[in-house]
Amino acid sequence: MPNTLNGEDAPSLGVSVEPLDGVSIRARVDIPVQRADGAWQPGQMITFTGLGDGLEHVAVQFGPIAEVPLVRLHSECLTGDVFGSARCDCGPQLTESMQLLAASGGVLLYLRQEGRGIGLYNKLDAYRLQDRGLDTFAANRELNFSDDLRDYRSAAQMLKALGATRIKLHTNNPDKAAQLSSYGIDVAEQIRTGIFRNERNDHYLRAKAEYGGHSIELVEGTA
Ligand SMILES: Nc1nc2c(ncn2[C@@H]2O[C@H](COP(=O)(O)OP(=O)(O)OP(=O)(O)O)[C@@H](O)[C@H]2O)c(=O)[nH]1
Ligand SMILES: [Zn+2]
Repeated sequence: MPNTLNGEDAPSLGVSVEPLDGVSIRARVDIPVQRADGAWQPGQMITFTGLGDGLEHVAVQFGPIAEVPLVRLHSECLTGDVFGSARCDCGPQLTESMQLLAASGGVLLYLRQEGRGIGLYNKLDAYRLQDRGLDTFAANRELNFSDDLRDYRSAAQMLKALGATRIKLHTNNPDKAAQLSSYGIDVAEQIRTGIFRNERNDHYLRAKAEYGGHSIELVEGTA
């Protein structure tokens, strides 16, 4: 049976998929990506129809969907991902996972959850509070937000639409694995990301480890 959920003229990279929770693939678009060794790797950017939160989340898929594919859920961070801000570790984490996925196959979900869900302007307000001494979570609370607003239901819907229901998850954040499991994704393995520490993000990484429950070992002198 032809895979009618793919974009009309795009080749299928994965298993045939059925719409799940009313979510289906809207289009697949080729995006060649350069690997660390300089070689070009074909990837596909995938859009979806029917995501529960109505946001424009995208997947980037490298190679066919394996039985237990490697998956990274990356929450949008304009400052770190695009402008290379050293206030967080998002930029190097994104580069690391793209390189890993381009080399070994798998899926990156780029989730439009800027500022852990509070949005860009609010995140920048939180940065101003942090510059006055509050940590990343206390600054959120000062702005009347909870520590982390992110919900990964859409991520689970995207994975199901891609046929990836049993995965290896690239993260240090236990909440991502727990939420995906609660939404019916079997997280067979959790693979830690690198620790990308610099003199500007030390406070941020410490807060993530201490209050955010992230499995980050901050060994002295690794900055
Ligand atoms: N509210 C807020 N959000 C931030 C801040 N710094 C980075 N972020 C956002 O945090 C998100 C990244 O989340 P993190 O908690 O750093 O990491 P994670 O994605 O939960 O965990 P990993 O999978 O291990 O990377 C992105 O959406 C960033 O925009 C901050 O100071 N305040
Ligand atoms: Zn960031």
